[in-house]
Amino acid sequence: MFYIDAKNLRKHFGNREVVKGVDLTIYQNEILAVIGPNGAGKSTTLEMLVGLKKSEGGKIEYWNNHFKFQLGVQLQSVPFFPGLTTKENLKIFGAFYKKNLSKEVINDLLVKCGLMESAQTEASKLSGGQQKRLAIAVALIHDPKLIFLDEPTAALDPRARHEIHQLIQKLHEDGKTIVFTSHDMDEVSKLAKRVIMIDDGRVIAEGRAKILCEQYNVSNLDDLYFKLTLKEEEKWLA
Ligand SMILES: Nc1ncnc2c1ncn2[C@@H]1O[C@H](COP(=O)(O)OP(=O)(O)OP(=O)(O)O)[C@@H](O)[C@H]1O
Repeated sequence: MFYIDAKNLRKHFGNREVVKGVDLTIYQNEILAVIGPNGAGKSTTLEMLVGLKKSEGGKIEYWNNHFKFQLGVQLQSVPFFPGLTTKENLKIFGAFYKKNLSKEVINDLLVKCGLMESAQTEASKLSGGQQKRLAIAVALIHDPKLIFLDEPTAALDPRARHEIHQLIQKLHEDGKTIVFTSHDMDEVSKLAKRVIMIDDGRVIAEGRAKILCEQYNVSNLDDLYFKLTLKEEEKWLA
């Protein structure tokens, strides 16, 4: 059973095509990692899947018509309300979903995302890692079924990263489906049940990490990444 089934996604910025016919299916209850080099088109693809950008072609099918209320999205940059505290930001984002979040629900989110100590800190004064955690907390406010996390652990210290890994695993155990991007292949191996590798706007590999590694005769995802992704100069010749 799928949540999202996308065929032939395409996107140009100016005269540059950055997504070049991507097919991508997200199945219920999986943890899917979307990996690939900087600028490969991963975020643009995810933004098309969640409806923040429009694909110039192809088709996206969702599992139901109310899918937007069941999606949680953490983007790489999140516009918080800078004058408001962490807690107040959660409250106001909750109001966008027409939810008056109780003290208990807010505390639960703060604990889950490791934000208890910075609950009263103004969002503009949070560290980069704390802002990332707040972005994840905001994505979870309405208890979504399908959660998109765009580089959820980038710029986090090892303990914070470990906590986000645990959070992702816990969300998965609670029946959530998670799609995340990452440049950390150890993290991907640890968390993802399935991997989609995008390079230069195209899907170049897809499947379970272990099976992909066997197929390409490499011992780990790092080696697979180096084997399959193009170097900058090769892109210009492609
Ligand atoms: N709004 C925009 N206007 C112009 N170009 C854009 C815009 N958004 C993205 N791009 C370009 O599209 C390409 C793909 O960007 P995208 O953010 O999807 O890559 P990515 O795979 O997520 O990269 P990273 O791993 O660095 O986050 C990049 O070359 C980027 O510069």
